[in-house]
This record gives sequence, C-alpha cells and structure tokens, in this order.
Amino acid sequence: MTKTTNERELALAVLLSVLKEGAPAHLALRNILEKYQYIDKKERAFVTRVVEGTLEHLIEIDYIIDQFSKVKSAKMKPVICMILRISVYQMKYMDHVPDSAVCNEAVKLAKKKGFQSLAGFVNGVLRNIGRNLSSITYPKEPKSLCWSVQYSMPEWIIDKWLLAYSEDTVETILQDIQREKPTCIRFDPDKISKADLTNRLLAEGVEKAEEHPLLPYALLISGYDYLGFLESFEEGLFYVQDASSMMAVESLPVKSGDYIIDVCAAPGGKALHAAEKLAGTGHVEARDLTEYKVGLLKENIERCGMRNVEAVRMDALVYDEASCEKADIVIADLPCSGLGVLSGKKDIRYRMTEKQTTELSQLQRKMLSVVKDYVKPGGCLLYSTCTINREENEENTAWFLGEYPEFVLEKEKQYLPGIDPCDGFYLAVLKKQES
Ligand SMILES: C[S@@+](CC[C@H](N)C(=O)[O-])C[C@H]1O[C@@H](n2cnc3c(N)ncnc32)[C@H](O)[C@@H]1O
Repeated sequence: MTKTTNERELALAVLLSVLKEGAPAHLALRNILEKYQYIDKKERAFVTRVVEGTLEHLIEIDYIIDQFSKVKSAKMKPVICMILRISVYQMKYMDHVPDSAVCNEAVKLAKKKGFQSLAGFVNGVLRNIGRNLSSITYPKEPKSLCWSVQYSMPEWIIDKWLLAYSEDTVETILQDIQREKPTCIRFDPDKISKADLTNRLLAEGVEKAEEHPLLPYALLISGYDYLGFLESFEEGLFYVQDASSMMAVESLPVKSGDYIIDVCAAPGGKALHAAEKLAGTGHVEARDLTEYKVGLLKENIERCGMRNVEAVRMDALVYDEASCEKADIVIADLPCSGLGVLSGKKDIRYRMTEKQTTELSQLQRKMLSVVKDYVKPGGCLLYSTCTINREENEENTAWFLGEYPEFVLEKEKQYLPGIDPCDGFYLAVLKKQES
C-alpha cells in the first residue's frame, strides 16, 4: 500500500463515519488524526483538506457525479459513492493532484475495499468527469437551487434564510461559510500577556497569530498541525472558542463574588470564560446532562487550572428547587440547530432537518421556562445559541418576554457570518426585575 492510498483511505473512513454513521466530522477527524499520529504534517493536512473539502462541496460534487453516472449518487453503494466524492473533490479543487493519479488511486481503493467488480465503473465515471469538468453547466434558477449547488447548502436552509434576511445578506452568509478561516482562541490576560502568548505560539510552530477585531483577549491563529499537540494548549494557556461565543459572557454584568449557573455548559467555553471574569472570586456551577459531557467539562477545568468552577451532572429540563433565586447570573447557552457555525462544522447542514429546528425551538422554550427561576431578583439570564434561525432566537426571546414579564430585555444581538467578523451567534441578556 502506498502512502498516498493510505491518506485517501483515512479520508474515506472519516467521511463514511460522518455521512453514513452520523459521527460529528470534527470528532471523527480528530480521532483518526490522533490514532495515526505517526503520519507527517503534509499527509495530515491532505486528510483534513479532503474530508473538509468534500463536506464543504458535497452537494456540488453529487451534482457533478449525477451528470456522468447512470446510477445516481443517492443509489450507489456508500463506499463507492464516497470514493467518487473524494476523487471529484481532488479533481475539481486540488490542482496539484493530476486527474490520472486521482483515478488510479480511486480504482485501487475500490478494489482494496472489496469492490473489484465496480473498479471499471469507478474508472469510467471519473475519467468521463475528468474530460468534461470544465464544461459542466450549473442550474441558473430558482435562486435556492442555484445557490444550493453552488454553495453546497440544502435548499430548505436557503429558503429559511431568504425568509429572514435579504438576498444580499444570504449570499454573503453562503460565501462566508465556504471561506477558509483561522481558528479563534481566547486567553486570560491575567495569566499570560498577548505578546507572550503570541511568541509561545509562533515558537511552537503556529505560522500566524493576530488579534481578533472584536476582542483584545481573542487571537486568530493559522498554519498549525494539531492544536492538541501544542504545549501552550496542554498548559491551559488558551481555549478554542469563536469570538461571537465570547461576546456572550462579555455582554454580562459579571461582578466579583457572583454565583453563576451555566445550565448547559459542556465543553465549558462560557463557564470557563465567566470564571475567568470572576478573577478567582465567586463560583460557577457548570452543569450538563451526561457523565460524558461532565467529563469534558472536568478535563477543560483541570487543563485551564480553574478553581472557582465546578462540573455537575444535572438535567436542565428538571426543576432544581435548591437553585431557586440563587444565581446572580444564569447562562442558558442551549442546544440548537448550529446553523451559525457551518463554516467550522461542515457536516451539520446535512444532518439537521427543518422539523428538528422546530423541535429544538420548543425544547429551548421548555428549558428557559425551567431555568429562569434560578435567577435572583436583579440578576440576569443569558439566552444564547450558535444559530441564525429566527425561530430559535428572536422569536423565542419575544415569546419568553411575553410569558414572563418580570424579565426585561437588556441586550439582544444576532451575529451573522460574513456580516460580522465571526461565526453566526445569537445572544439575549434578560434582566429579572427587583420586584
Ligand atoms: C450549545 S452546547 C453548550 C456549549 C457550552 N455552553 C460552551 O460554551 O462550551 C449545549 C449543551 O447542552 C447540553 N444539553 C442538552 N440537553 C441538556 C439537558 N437536558 N440538560 C443539560 N444539558 C443539556 C448538551 O450536552 C451540550 O453540551
């Protein structure tokens, strides 16, 4: 087996686990890169690029395959379909890989995976695509179909956004989602200065580290292999988090000594950020539903060396009498459709359905009506999601204010990808009146 085949085989394994078994892409990719730590930086970059690129262009790739294959992609054996997909991605988007090499490797991989009898089919479809790639015609209308193929976004999502935002805004969002972006990290200026952290990162092999335009304690970094390998990460000197998500805690009136409950806290971005704002005082109770999630919280608390935050297993849907009117701040960063973070999590768009977004908005309402009681009079409830779906955001906040007039809206902001310099994110700060 050649090294090249090996990389494609790893990409194939990740994509099958994502698109066939429903594993989240970032976790499936991380697991395989951790398992194959011995492969070099270039090979790891190839696997990452093929996985992310194939997901990013999946609808377009299937459209291309379906132009040249009698058996449509939806009807193919999953392994064969996925081999064709990663191959079309390389042919269309990786100029340095010759089409003939892509075809040969695809045929070898099909045989290796036990599909000897379909090797000719794979070869025929790919050679045909290779010959005609530059003359493929794309749909021109309706807009949602045209953009669906161009930006590989399911049509129902585009239709939903077109109802909420202008055409220009929707196209800006779609373009931004396809753009390659640096990773955003948060650091605690009380622990390390920006200059010292930047120097550490550059010394550890990160190519670029720049201040984020929204926040002085956020850096945009790029040109690294795997963050988990960096000593500065292991030492807890930074936390990977988008700036929009940092704006949630940044919008809160956190003061020394506050008691804060984060009802859906894992993996801990906002809980740890709030604990940092407390500067060693007060207490953050970081809750989540399962032992696994509480484990993730504990890992991050430990790595960041925080003492004023504690991970607790608790169901946000079940009323906790002991918390009634105890918290200065309740953070409700609730499960959502994730349609604001499609740039980093490229697979969400293929998993989420319209029906699920409605179910999620109902779930969010239920959670809010339970956890609102934990806020002290005069305290605040933060409601946030990483989606740009109005039903889960502004509409839920309007519903909440109608149901619970003891709360008033202090702040509300919808960040949009491409319009704001960050992911899509929604936040509402709701203050509970004193009387
Ligand atoms: C958007 S994520 C939270 C992200 C987190 N606030 C952060 O900043 O890192 C939503 C979380 O809600 C948790 N969750 C889902 N249902 C829950 C429930 N019934 N009770 C508590 N947590 C729940 C999920 O496990 C997930 O970790």
